[in-house]
Amino acid sequence: MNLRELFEKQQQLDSYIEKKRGVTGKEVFQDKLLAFVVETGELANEVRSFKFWSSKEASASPVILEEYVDGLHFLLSLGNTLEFVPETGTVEIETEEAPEQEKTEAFLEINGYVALLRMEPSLESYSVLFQGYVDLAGLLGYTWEDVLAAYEEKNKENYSRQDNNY
Ligand SMILES: O=c1ccn([C@H]2C[C@H](O)[C@@H](COP(=O)(O)OP(=O)(O)OP(=O)(O)O)O2)c(=O)[nH]1
Repeated sequence: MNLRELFEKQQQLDSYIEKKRGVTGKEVFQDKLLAFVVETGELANEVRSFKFWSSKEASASPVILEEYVDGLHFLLSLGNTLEFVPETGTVEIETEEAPEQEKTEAFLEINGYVALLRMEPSLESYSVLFQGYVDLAGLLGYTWEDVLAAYEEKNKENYSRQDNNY
């Protein structure tokens, strides 16, 4: 699946949810921005890179990846509302698990990009945030193929959750 197909797959899910919930993408832009912040926080909580006070290890890899793709759903969704069209169809990331401190810095950087996007919802701000989040996958030790596989699985589950009146 290339990037355009990924944005398209998200659009299909969002349209399904919007129809069912009687909302438009523009109306829920702020909600999705906060949802992305919350998911990124949940992700950081599973990664535990900032928990200098604790000896408890990071959560299992599939748990972390599921949190990552929850955030990705909202991020793609925000991009579609802004009518973002990726320049290239491919994603290239360097997959090498980073030291804890670097992971923490990446989370903080993403937080900063979110604040910029909120102040100025431009395609440029979005593009910087999107790239930051893509790079985070590599720092966490995932390949883009890992991300796509987990995304597809959660995307399917999101349809059944809506159908089950979740
Ligand atoms: O317009 C939307 C709304 C939601 N989602 C997806 C994103 C994410 O994959 C999931 C919501 O996250 P999660 O499964 O963590 O939902 P929750 O309501 O926070 O779950 P829980 O109450 O179980 O923590 O729904 C979309 O793709 N588009």
